[in-house]
Amino acid sequence: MVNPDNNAIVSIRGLSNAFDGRYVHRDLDLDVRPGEILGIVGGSGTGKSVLLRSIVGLQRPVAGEISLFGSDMASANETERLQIRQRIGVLFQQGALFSSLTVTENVSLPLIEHRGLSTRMAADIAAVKIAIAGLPPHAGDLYPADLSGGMIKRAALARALALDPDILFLDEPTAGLDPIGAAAFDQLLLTLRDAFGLTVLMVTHDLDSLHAACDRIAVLSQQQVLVVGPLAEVAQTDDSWIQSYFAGPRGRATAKSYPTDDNTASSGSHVKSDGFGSPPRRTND
Ligand SMILES: Nc1ncnc2c1ncn2[C@@H]1O[C@H](COP(=O)(O)OP(=O)(O)OP(=O)(O)O)[C@@H](O)[C@H]1O
Repeated sequence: MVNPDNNAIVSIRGLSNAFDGRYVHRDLDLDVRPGEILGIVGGSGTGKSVLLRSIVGLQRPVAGEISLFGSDMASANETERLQIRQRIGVLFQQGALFSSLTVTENVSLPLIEHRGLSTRMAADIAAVKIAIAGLPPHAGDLYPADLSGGMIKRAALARALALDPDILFLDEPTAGLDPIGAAAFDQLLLTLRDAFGLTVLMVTHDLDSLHAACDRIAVLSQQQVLVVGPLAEVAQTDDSWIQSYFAGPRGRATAKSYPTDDNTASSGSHVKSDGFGSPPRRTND
């Protein structure tokens, strides 16, 4: 039985995932607190996406317990699982919108399927979600092929928000966006967190996002969460990958861009500002 810690909205204990006997995670623990933006980082292949997939039920672990909103997913019955799934929003890479449907139809779909709304009512609510996601009203009539990369992310976000989730799971939400679009997306996440109390768990390689948006950062390494905490603490962890990530040339350049009390670039030591009025994003990626 999972024992949720600190009212964690997601509580993971002893999680193991393996493919053909090769372990990606072994005995991994992690808690996600309500109202936080938690960033997951780690080297390529450390299992960040597999972790997200396990939490949202797309990957069956070989061991461990995952509790969402205090309910253990493995022992939940189908009705409970459905209720839990409706409280989560997911935005995976590429957006995964239906190409044959307009943005409004894409966002309406979960409202029609899970809330039983008429097409008309669902479209009205979809219009609100599309606006919240920062798209202009006419975007609702467009098809995914007509959208820019940034607009696709926002349309996918609008769909993820359709059912008013309590938590959003995002897999590299700023990947492929230009620096201005990526910074705007970070700000949008902060606004959603602050305005709606949304909790966000996001996998990201984006150092700017870690600085601008994340309350805490979890580093995956050696099949486990090596360290989790505010960026300033994590960046000082005595680990070679963490040091090369946060205190390497890019990590130092990013840290310099963000105002802190003690912005010593060598340690990468930094606690994020309260979000709005973010500093300029680096353009030298
Ligand atoms: N369905 C699968 N079948 C077999 N192996 C898989 C499967 N899904 C993931 N893996 C393996 O699990 C490991 C972790 O994959 P994952 O995609 O979670 O890494 P990641 O940390 O997200 O990497 P990246 O940062 O490069 O996206 C990889 O070695 C990958 O090949």
